[in-house]
Amino acid sequence: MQKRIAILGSTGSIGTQALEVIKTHPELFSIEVLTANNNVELLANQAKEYQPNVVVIGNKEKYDDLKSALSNESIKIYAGEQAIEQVAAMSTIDMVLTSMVGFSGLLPTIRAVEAGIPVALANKETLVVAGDLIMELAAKKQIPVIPVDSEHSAIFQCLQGEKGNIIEKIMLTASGGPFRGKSVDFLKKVTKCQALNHPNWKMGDKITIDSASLMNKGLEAIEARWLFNLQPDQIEIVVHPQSIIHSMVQFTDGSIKAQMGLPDMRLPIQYAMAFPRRIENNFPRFNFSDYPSLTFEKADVHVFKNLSLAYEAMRQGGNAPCVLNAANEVVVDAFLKGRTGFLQMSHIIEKTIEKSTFIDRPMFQDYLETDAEARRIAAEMIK
Ligand SMILES: NC(=O)C1=CN([C@@H]2O[C@H](COP(=O)(O)OP(=O)(O)OC[C@H]3O[C@@H](n4cnc5c(N)ncnc54)[C@H](OP(=O)(O)O)[C@@H]3O)[C@@H](O)[C@H]2O)C=CC1
Ligand SMILES: CC(=O)[C@@H](O)[C@H](O)COP(=O)(O)O
Ligand SMILES: [Mn+2]
Repeated sequence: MQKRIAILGSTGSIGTQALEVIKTHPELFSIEVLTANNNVELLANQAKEYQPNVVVIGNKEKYDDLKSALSNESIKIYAGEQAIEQVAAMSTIDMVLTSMVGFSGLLPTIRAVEAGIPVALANKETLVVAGDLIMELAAKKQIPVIPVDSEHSAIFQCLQGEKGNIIEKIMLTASGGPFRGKSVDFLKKVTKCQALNHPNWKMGDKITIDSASLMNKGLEAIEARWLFNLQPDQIEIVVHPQSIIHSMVQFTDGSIKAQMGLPDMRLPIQYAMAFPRRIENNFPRFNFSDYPSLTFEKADVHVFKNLSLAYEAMRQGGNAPCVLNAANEVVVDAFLKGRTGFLQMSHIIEKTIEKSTFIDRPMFQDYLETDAEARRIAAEMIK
C-alpha cells in the first residue's frame, strides 16, 4: 500500500530531494499534495509529473499563472497561506513532509498534527518557535513527529531499539560552516556570496546563512530539546568539519552511538518517509579510505555569538526562542538583500531579545504576537 505524501515546500532543496526519493519508490509512495510559495513554473512541472490531487501556491497573486500552467490537468488548485494550512489536514494524506522554510511552517504543522497525520519534520523553525505546544499536541494525539534534519535523524536512528530514560547527552555535530576558524575581523567583511558557499551541503539560502553564522546549530539544539525531551545541558555541540558523523547519543552507561554516512539529505528524508522501514537506494556510499581523518573541535562561541544567543534563549524558555527565530529570519533576509552585515545579524538578534516582551508560559496566540513584535523590533534596527 502506498503512503500518500503531502510535501509542503516541494520546490525547495528538501522538497525536490523528497520527490527524487518518491520517484525511485513509486511502489511505496504517492504524492497527494504539493505546495510552494512563488515558484509557479517548478510547481507546475512537478504537478504534471507526479499528478497530485491538490497543489497550492502560497502567493495568491500567482494563482492565475498556476491555473493556466495546469489547465490541461485534473488537479485541484488553491492559493494562499490558509489553503496550505487546510490541505495539510486533508484526510487523504498519510504523511506531511514540512519542507517549507521559516515560521510559515508553524500553522500547517499544527493543522496536520491536530488532524492526526504523521509529520516528517524538516522545518526546524516550527519547533524552535512552539516546540512545547507541538510536541504536547503530538503526544496527546499519539502522532509521530519524525525528524528529517540530518542531526536529528541521526539521533532518532541511534535511539531505535533503546528503551526508557537512557540519554545522558546528545552531541550535535556542526560542520562549522564556511567561516570555521575565522576571526571577528574577518567576519566584518564577509559577503553574501562567501556565506552561501557551504563546505559540505547544498541547501536553501536561509539555512545556508544560518550554517555560516552557527545559528543553524543553535536552532538545532532547541529543535533537539523538544524532539527528544532534553534539558539544555544535555545538548552539546561538536564541530566536525567533514560532516560524516551526523550526530551522536551518549547513554547513561557512557556508551556512545553515532550515525554516519556521506552528507546527503536524501537519506534522512527517505528514512523519515519510510519509517519504520529501511529501504534500499543507490546513493553513493561512504568509504573510510576516502576519509583517513575525521576531526572534532569546540565551537567558537565568542566569534559565533549566535550559538550563545540560542542557548541563552533555550535556557530562558518561554517565548525567548520564538523571538530569537523571528529576529533571525528578519536579519538573514536583510543580509541576503545586502541590507545588513554578517556581524550585525547577531547584534540585532541580541537587541531584539532584550527589547521584546518576555512571556514565561506562552499560549498559541502569544507565539503569533511574539513573532510579529520581534519582527517589528528587528526590522526597526535595519532601516
Ligand atoms: N536544505 C537542507 O538540506 C535542509 C533543510 N532543513 C530545513 O528544511 C526547511 C526547508 O529548507 P530548504 O529546502 O533548504 O529551503 P528552500 O528555500 O530551498 O525551500 C523552501 C520551500 O518553502 C517554500 N516557501 C518559502 N517561503 C514560504 C512561505 N512563506 N509559505 C509557503 N511556502 C514557502 C518555497 O517555495 P518557493 O520555491 O516557491 O519560494 C520552497 O518550496 C528549512 O526549515 C530548513 O531549515 C533542514 C535540514 C537540511
Ligand atoms: C543538512 C543539515 O541537516 C543541515 O542542517 C546541516 O547540518 C548544515 O550544516 P551545519 O552543520 O554547517 O549547520
Ligand atoms: Mn541539520
